[in-house]
Amino acid sequence: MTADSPQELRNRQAKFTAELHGDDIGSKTGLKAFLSKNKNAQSEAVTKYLRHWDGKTDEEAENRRLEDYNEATHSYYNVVTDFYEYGWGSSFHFSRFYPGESFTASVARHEHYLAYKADIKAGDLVLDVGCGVGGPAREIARFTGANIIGLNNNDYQIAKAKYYAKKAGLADQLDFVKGDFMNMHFEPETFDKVYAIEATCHAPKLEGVYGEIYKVLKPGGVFAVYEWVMTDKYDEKNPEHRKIAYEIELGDGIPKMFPAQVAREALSTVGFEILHDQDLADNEDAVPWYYPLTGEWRYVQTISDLATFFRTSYVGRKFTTTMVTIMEKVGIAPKGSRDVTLALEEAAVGLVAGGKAKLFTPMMLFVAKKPEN
Ligand SMILES: CC(C)=CCC[C@@H](C)[C@H]1CC[C@H]2C3=C(CC[C@]12C)[C@@]1(C)CC[C@H](O)C[C@@H]1CC3
Ligand SMILES: C[S@@+](CC[C@H](N)C(=O)[O-])C[C@H]1O[C@@H](n2cnc3c(N)ncnc32)[C@H](O)[C@@H]1O
Repeated sequence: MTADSPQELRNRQAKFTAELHGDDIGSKTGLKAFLSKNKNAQSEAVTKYLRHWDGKTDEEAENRRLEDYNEATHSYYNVVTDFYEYGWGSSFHFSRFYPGESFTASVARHEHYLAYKADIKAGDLVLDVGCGVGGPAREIARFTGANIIGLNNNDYQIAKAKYYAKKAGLADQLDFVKGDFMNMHFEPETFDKVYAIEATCHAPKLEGVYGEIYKVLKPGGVFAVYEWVMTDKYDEKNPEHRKIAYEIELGDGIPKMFPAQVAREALSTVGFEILHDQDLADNEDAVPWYYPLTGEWRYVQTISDLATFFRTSYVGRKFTTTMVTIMEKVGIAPKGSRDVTLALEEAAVGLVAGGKAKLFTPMMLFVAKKPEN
């Protein structure tokens, strides 16, 4: 079989999205969206996502996952987006929690902080790399007054992001486009600022995506990223550590989790000057970033968070898996849906274990500048 050209891949993925999700994408979320999928296409998407995660972590298995990063990630987000929206909201990232702070306030503050560190100002043209369904882009557009283009390789999420931006009255400030961040189609030196939130970890090679970001930034422009990395405590040869990293890879559709040092070196290799380098999870926060996935009620900060906390907690996840299993058995939910909830369960377990042991962080903050000359 010959490989697709980039254009063939785009066309094929767009066609598959229409087949899987139907045409009225924006207005349906959560259960409604989940139950309206084309069942055959959904089962194909689950197979495409999970085919490379066969429990193996040898070089050959890892290479297969790295080579197929685009299709595997595209398929991953085709099948998890409804679950993410149902359980988490429309910003697909973690955040720090202040005592007494609600879940939504904490998520928004995490986004504001990145915008502040990137020095995003009104009128700037900004690129959001791996923009999800546009939760952060909407918040940052409101917070700063900047114009933002969201880049994403998942057609389903792009359609949703466009729908939500219009609904929020932000269509003039926001645009969302299809593309692979490993091979961007923007003119060089287009953007004043670039940011990425928990997205570039899907890259098979960090130099690849950082190099593309460097190319499309104007000289003097700033790139700020919350990177998912394994910390310096992580030892790839330790089977318990590798198990945690593998759970994160499998459950989060990541071809390979890289150490923080690899990210740091990749930024420098492509030409960036690193202005800020800090693991925001490495602190004594009273409420840890992974708390919604722990099921520990003592961490819940406001009454308004109870519903979210139930859905994200161990009990809530078991409830979802049981419901989905029943729906799949009686034929209401597409085949493979249960496997998706089981993979997400692995993600939750791996993320909490990695977070508690400080082997993993979802908020390695790098702020990097493209030199003027
Ligand atoms: C994949 C990357 C790079 C980032 C996503 C971070 C988080 C938003 C997700 C990581 C694991 C996800 C899970 C859920 C929501 C989104 C995450 C926290 C659920 C709580 C959604 C509802 C399901 O029933 C259980 C999921 C567990 C994992
Ligand atoms: C965890 S989500 C984060 C989304 C968003 N930054 C947020 O915080 O809500 C990761 C995003 O990266 C996108 N992505 C993954 N691989 C990509 C690629 N090769 N090119 C463009 N986008 C990609 C996914 O489709 C998804 O939207």
